[in-house]
Amino acid sequence: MSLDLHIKQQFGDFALDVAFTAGAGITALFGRSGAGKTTVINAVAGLLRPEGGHVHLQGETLFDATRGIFVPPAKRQLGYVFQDARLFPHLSVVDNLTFGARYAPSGAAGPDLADVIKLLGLEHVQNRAPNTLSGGEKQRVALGRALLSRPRLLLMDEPLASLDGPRKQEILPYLERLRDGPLGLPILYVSHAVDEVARLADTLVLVQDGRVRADGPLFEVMSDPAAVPLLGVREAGAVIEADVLEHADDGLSTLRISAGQLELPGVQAPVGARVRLRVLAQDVILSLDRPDGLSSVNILPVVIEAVHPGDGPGAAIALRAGNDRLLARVTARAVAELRLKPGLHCHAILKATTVAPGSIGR
Ligand SMILES: Nc1ncnc2c1ncn2[C@@H]1O[C@H](COP(=O)(O)OP(=O)(O)OP(=O)(O)O)[C@@H](O)[C@H]1O
Repeated sequence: MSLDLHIKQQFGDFALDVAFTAGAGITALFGRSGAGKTTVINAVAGLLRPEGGHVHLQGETLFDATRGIFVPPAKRQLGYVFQDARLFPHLSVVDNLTFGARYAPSGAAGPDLADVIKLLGLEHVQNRAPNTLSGGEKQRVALGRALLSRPRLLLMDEPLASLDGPRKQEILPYLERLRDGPLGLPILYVSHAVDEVARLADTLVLVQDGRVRADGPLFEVMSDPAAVPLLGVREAGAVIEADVLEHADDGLSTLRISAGQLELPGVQAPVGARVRLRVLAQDVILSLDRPDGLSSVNILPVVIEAVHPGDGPGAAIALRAGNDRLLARVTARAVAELRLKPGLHCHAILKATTVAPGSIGR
């Protein structure tokens, strides 16, 4: 594991006690406002010296409360991208980017200026001043500046939170490219947006009231019924991978998942692409028999793995669909009437509109 941390900090009534490990890829730290995410990322960056715990990166101790070790931020070799781009207003895009390179340790491997400009699609803005850039372009420059400092770990604190929907959609593919590209840079990504996390993260750490409530591979955590209250009942839902097979003239695309095929509208990815789909739990309907005469064409054979009653009238049902896991939210009354229990074979009906285009990524 490249990052191993335990952060303890008391702020008045708020007690933070967070521990987790993060490997390659994007580790998302998700939680509602005030959960303690920024405090954790600031402790990793060295912007905060916590009262207790440790931060180990690639075997090096950056912080250890008991041993009195605290490596200052500038010596940690980390990249940091904030919610606002914080570019130098008097420098051009290229000069902002090369500023990052000043902090690159000699001999450290990583992308050069041309690589970063290409990776982030900054060719057409490289000689412009920051105040002429869109919010999305500014964030791409901030990301490029951080990459050119050749960090061992990239810290991103709500990097898309100040952007509107279209700007967000514009920048997400660059983050995916960074995740899937050859750099292999571990990224600690703070967010309170489930759609962003579902699309980007490899590993998910759910934080609530200063504690880790669930963590693990994204596909597992997102399909865990116990995570429903942490993600919010309207936002909870499994993330699965699918291959794009065909785009038909009527606008529907056929995708293959391990349990069968789905027909979905608005799939932008080309035929042959592997994409992530987010299937909201509240949009999955369960039927004991395979239904006929339904307007939905997306019906999958599933097996119930767990029934998780909620505090209210709803229950979360963990389902096995081929090699994937899905999550359904039904009423507690339906659980009783249909006698839903682990091991029961039934059918999951996914409305064709279940998977919004913005939820499809790769
Ligand atoms: N320097 C500080 N002094 C006192 N309290 C603080 C300090 N920094 C953070 N806190 C408190 O600690 C708690 C966690 O804050 P933190 O910023 O880490 O949460 P967050 O999950 O990042 O929230 P947000 O998404 O709103 O940024 C909050 O109650 C906050 O008021």
